[in-house]
Amino acid sequence: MRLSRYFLPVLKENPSEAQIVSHRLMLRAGMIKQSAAGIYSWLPMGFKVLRKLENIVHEEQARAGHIAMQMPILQSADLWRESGRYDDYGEEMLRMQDRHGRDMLFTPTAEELITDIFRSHVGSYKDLPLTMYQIQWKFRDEIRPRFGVMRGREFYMKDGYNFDLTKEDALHAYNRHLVSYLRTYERMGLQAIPMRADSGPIGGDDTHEFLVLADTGESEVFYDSAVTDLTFGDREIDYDDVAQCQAVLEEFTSKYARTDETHDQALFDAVPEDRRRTARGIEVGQIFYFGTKYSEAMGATVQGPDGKPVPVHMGSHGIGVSRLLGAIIEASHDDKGIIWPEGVTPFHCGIVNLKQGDDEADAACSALYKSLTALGLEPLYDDRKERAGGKFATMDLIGLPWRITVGPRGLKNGVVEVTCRRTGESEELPPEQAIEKIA
Ligand SMILES: Nc1ncnc2c1ncn2[C@@H]1O[C@H](COS(=O)(=O)NC(=O)[C@@H](N)CS)[C@@H](O)[C@H]1O
Repeated sequence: MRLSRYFLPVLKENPSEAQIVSHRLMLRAGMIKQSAAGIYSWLPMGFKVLRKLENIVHEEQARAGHIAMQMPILQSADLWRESGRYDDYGEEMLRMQDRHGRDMLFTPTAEELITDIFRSHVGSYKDLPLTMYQIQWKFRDEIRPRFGVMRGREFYMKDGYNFDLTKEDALHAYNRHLVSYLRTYERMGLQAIPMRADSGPIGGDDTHEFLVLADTGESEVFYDSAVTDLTFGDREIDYDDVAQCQAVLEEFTSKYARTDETHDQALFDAVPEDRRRTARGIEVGQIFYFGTKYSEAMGATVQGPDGKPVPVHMGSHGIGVSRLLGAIIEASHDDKGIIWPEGVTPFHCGIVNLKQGDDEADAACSALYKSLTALGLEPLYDDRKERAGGKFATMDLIGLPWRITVGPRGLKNGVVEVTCRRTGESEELPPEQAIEKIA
């Protein structure tokens, strides 16, 4: 992409309304623009990152054997009356009436709707196990939306729902989600620690939240520092193997790690003192097992092996896709701006032309742009007639992992300058080697 033809409204100043660094940087880097409290327009570069995150979520859900689909953002109140949550859900639910006076709502989550779809079409235990998920906009009328996309009112969530014949099968689905979440977050350059949590309005008695440790996190957490040594990495796993997935659950949740809602000081005291930590965390996902709470309320049964109707065992599992942009920036930035992990960066490399209009420099930049594009390494070419300092500051702010600087002097020596955003180290290399270095 050429910057002269893009839409990247970077801000020079720190917006006063931003209290945390990710909110400040997303506004300054021209990624989002608030349209109302807790509601944002996703400008081109923010939208590009959002789609990269969404693609990673889709890939890891597919790997786990979960099926993508999509439900509407507006729902009828009828299903929520059936489950009894229409009144329980309280002020966070945005309610409205259509022109015929029918009660509607802007979906905050979708257990009822997916259960209705299931009960309309699935009648036999032979059709189980079944996990379907969507990535869809949600609305929760937060009383105090804040911290940009971190706590919005309209936000993008992956919500998945499993349907199983027995509790054991549903707990295996729970473990499949835990594994897929560990992989998902690591691919985004994040360490998200599974912690025992409270089930809140979703319900159920088994639930873990996934938290990214960050001083600006809203959750207070207590954990054994040994959990921060755990990584899933690129180990192979058979998602259908119950024992393998159970082993991952035990490996990642046997050490003490809890949010303040479920914290148990007596258990925490059993952790060796030098390993006890309290911190703050950003909740980037949550998985739930809630048994037959919705299937009994809504008559979602299947014919069991003995021919008798059985209410299915369910769970729901969410990832805060839009919140993740904030969490990644909180975990990866410096005083000059964002530092995108390579797996989620909007563009792989910036090209800075020190003398736009100089034939040799322009030609070298265009050749670099072509070669990088041919390799699938999306470059953002700053071809504006701007001072070098301004171009460097923009590249540092928007946080691309690599920058290639092209100028007449370097070209006389047959070299360009390659700079790594994370380390700040620069090296002069011939253009071909520069491309090899960043590929
Ligand atoms: N106001 C919000 N703004 C941004 N992200 C949010 C907000 N509320 C929740 N999330 C994200 O959405 C994830 C899932 O939300 S949840 O309430 O925990 N779970 C559910 O709604 C389940 N129905 C999952 S299918 C959270 O872990 C969090 O990362």
